[in-house]
Amino acid sequence: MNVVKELSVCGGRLVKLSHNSTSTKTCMNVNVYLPKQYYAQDSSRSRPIPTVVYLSGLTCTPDNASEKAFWQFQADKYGFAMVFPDTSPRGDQVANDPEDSWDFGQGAGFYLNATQDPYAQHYQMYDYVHKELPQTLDAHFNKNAAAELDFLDNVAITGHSMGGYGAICGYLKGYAERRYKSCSAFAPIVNPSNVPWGQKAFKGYLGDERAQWQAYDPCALIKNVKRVGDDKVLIHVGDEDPFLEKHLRPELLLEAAKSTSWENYVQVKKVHGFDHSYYFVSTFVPEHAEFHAKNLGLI
Ligand SMILES: N[C@@H](CCC(=O)N[C@@H](CS)C(=O)NCC(=O)O)C(=O)O
Repeated sequence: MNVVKELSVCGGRLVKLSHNSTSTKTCMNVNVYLPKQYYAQDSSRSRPIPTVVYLSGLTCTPDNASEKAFWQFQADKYGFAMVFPDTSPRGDQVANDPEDSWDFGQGAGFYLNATQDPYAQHYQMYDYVHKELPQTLDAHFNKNAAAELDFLDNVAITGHSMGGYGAICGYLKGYAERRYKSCSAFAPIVNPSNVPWGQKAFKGYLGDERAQWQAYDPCALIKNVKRVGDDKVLIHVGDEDPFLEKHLRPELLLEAAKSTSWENYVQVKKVHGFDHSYYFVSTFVPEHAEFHAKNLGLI
């Protein structure tokens, strides 16, 4: 991994990294925020610092949320690190949307492993985000015998829009092995198989056969994953979000959860007057941070 830049933010540091990914076969950018606790030389710390992974939405790079979501204040408050991955592979060699739109191709990888040409070669974002990146960050930051940052075990996941979808999908797919301790989402696409953004992506990356889509659709996954303990999924969405009715449709996840172990454990908070932007995301980041801090054992 190469450190491209390091900046002071709040009480900690934002580290901008790049590395050659074996999953996407491209150079990937990722931002990591190390909270003030990381620099405190606190010998009383009994466990490594946990991580919250934030998956961004369509058109984003790691910088959008790093600059506009204000997670850093919350990371310092509770003592977790943040990981902001990119939304797709990038570069001249990476196939893009034939329609040249912003909802597919570069900036719109949908956090899945593509099976269709010409996308399969580089669009392997599921493996990248959930498997390769945590291992790579662990190897980079935890060179010493005692790991100080936990990228592998005590980890939460969240995201916005396409990234909210990616977070719920990764949480449910990894649920049996407790891959993530906690999951939340801001304005997520919950049922990609049945909305235009998702259908375009799934068709392009996974092909026409709808049976293949089920493996990545939260509304299908939730029916086959048995919830344990107090686990809940926290979702916020604005009632003035222009994508609400056509692409997000959070009520479909509530319907899918009915009569399963998740019924009443998926909480959708529809908030009045908010749109889809980072004004909305940043307003509810503190509530999501507290939710994850509890589930990560920080409070
Ligand atoms: N036309 C908009 C639509 C895409 C959009 O709203 N993307 C959301 C995620 S789905 C976003 O986070 N945009 C970047 C930003 O607000 O910084 C754009 O190009 O940004």
